[in-house]
Amino acid sequence: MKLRFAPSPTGLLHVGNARAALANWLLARRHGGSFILRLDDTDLERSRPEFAEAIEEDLHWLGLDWDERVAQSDRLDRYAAAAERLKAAGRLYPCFETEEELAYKRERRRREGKPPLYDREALKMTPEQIGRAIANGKQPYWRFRLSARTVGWKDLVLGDRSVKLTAISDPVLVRADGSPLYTFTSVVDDLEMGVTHIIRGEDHVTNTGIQLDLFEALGGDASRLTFGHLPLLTDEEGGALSKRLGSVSLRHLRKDGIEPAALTGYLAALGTSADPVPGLPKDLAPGWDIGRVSHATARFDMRQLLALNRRVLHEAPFDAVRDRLPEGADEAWWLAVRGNLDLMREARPWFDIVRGTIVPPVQEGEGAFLHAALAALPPEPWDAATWSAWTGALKQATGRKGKALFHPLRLALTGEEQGPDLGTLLPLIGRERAAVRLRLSAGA
Ligand SMILES: Nc1ncnc2c1ncn2[C@@H]1O[C@H](COP(=O)(O)OP(=O)(O)OP(=O)(O)O)[C@@H](O)[C@H]1O
Repeated sequence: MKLRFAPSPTGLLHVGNARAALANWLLARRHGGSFILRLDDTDLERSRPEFAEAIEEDLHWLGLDWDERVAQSDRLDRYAAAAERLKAAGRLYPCFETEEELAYKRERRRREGKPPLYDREALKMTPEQIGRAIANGKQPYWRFRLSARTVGWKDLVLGDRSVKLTAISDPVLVRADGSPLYTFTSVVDDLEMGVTHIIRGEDHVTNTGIQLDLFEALGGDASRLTFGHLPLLTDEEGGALSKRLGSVSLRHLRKDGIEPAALTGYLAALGTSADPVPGLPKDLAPGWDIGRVSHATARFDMRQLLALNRRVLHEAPFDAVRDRLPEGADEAWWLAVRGNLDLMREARPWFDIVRGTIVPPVQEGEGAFLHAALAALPPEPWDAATWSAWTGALKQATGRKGKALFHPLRLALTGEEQGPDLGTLLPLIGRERAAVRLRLSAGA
């Protein structure tokens, strides 16, 4: 079993691309197959090495690895050789019509009530006419002559699917400058590399019909291929995603503090009836079943992703996050604050609250209470019981309870309205800091 993810390095990966990459990887790893990263970089104008680099980095961040990395720009000789084979078999034919001529023909067909298909006029050219056109300085581009049939396959996601090839224009496989197009390069690679399963977005369904025909024209056994087309993921407003438009990119999510296990857990459950649970790809692979992905378009839901992100942080052991914590952070601090974080970047302020210096707000009207609290602060050493002992004594002494008792203390000690359990936090803050803050917040 061999799978591949084949992005074009024309922008930053978005969540839709990530879903396709993850699905291929999960299927490969679940069945002990191999996974190829193939950079579809034959569009020289739009492909950029820095995007290729960013794609690899983002995939690694997601927790995906690959057994082989291929750049199509390194394989141009293979495509040229395959094109020659198709020409010899009469399946690739030269065309000379300009864009304007084609547009004019399409328009005429439309007016005649016919579908705007390419009329295969170029197929009628004699070798002499072709020779003359070339001698006159025209460079041909090359179309693939599709078979007159309907091709079908059993799609892992969409079920029985078919494409009527007679309803499609013969696709251009090679441009006039000799550069091969995606439809073509993709098939040559899948054939030569022995790819067995192709999991990609639903935007490729028509391509699949064409490519099955092409696969066979190149001598491949199309029955060896299994396809799965994932419904396209849209943005929160239901709009299409595109690398070129910079839609919800992995880079941005990462910068905003989304954890990879939240994103992969979210994407793996998307479109299935399963509740999403956080998980890195390696942990998700054993239970992932592409047959459970529904046919319906899926919408990216940031709130659901954030909820998973919280779960990842709340459950993260110290060792898993220690390199990303502020210098000097220890396990006791992490265990005290992790349950309060939505995003990792919120950890820093809690480090300053526990280990650094903060200036809490002055609480008008609470001066006497905070002074009483200061006076009642027990001597160190402090432990998990200190908070309840201290607030119990304060309750007795002042008659306060509930919010009136706890809120001014929290605000004085942390400068925040809400936060982690103070029973855990207080011994970490320590008596010296606590005393300074109570005094400052009392306004004296
Ligand atoms: N919105 C989407 N939802 C799910 N899969 C998608 C989506 N968009 C693209 N893909 C899949 O991602 C893979 C990489 O495709 P590709 O590099 O063409 O991405 P793209 O976002 O469509 O690119 P571009 O915007 O540059 O045309 C393909 O398998 C494609 O089907």
